[in-house]
Amino acid sequence: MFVKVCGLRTEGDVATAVSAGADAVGFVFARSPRQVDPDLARELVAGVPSQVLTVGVFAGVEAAEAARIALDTGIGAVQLHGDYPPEAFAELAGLPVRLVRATTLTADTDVRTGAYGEDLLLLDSPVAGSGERWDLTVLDQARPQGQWLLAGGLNPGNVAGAIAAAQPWGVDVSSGVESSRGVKDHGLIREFVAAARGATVR
Ligand SMILES: O=C(O)c1ccccc1NCC(=O)[C@H](O)[C@H](O)COP(=O)(O)O
Repeated sequence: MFVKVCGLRTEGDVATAVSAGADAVGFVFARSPRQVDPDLARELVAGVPSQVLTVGVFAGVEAAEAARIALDTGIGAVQLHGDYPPEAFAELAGLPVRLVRATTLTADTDVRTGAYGEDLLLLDSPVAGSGERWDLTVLDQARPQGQWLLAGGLNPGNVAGAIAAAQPWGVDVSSGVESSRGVKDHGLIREFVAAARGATVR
């Protein structure tokens, strides 16, 4: 089970997620209480071991701007969040970054990872980073294929059940490991990673 902990803003957040065993850590460049600027992101990314994927989260900016920031900060993956068309991903193809397509699951969603040229697909609640859950039974109609992450309202107490229900390749969390909006709780980060790792996968 691949585990991404998102919305990190301090060296302590990063050190905790890494030592807990997270596979990926996310830095939000989109407007948010979790927003980091490129200078802070560059410092935080420098403290992440190479085996842990660093992900920059972008929404509402041109793909080229996201690419510029990723290359400037040394981030390993660009997560385009929202209604980015295939052309936005095509623009980033060939750059030394992995691509994450983050979207809400609707009847029109192409649920094949790689359909837009991305490396990972992330299925999220309608309001990204809100901590709200979404109806996982929708997955009965549209079975995602490939490496995809489940996100949206996960926390240490519900992640094992969500994994059992949705059978994702990985999970992503932000609000569920916070003591208040934008402030990570290090104990909850450790609990989340352990719970996700211990979950039953078919
Ligand atoms: O986290 C944010 O504030 C955010 C803002 C704008 C676009 C994306 C954002 N987060 C993206 C993520 O990958 C979150 O981890 C994901 O939405 C899950 O969030 P949560 O439901 O809070 O666990």
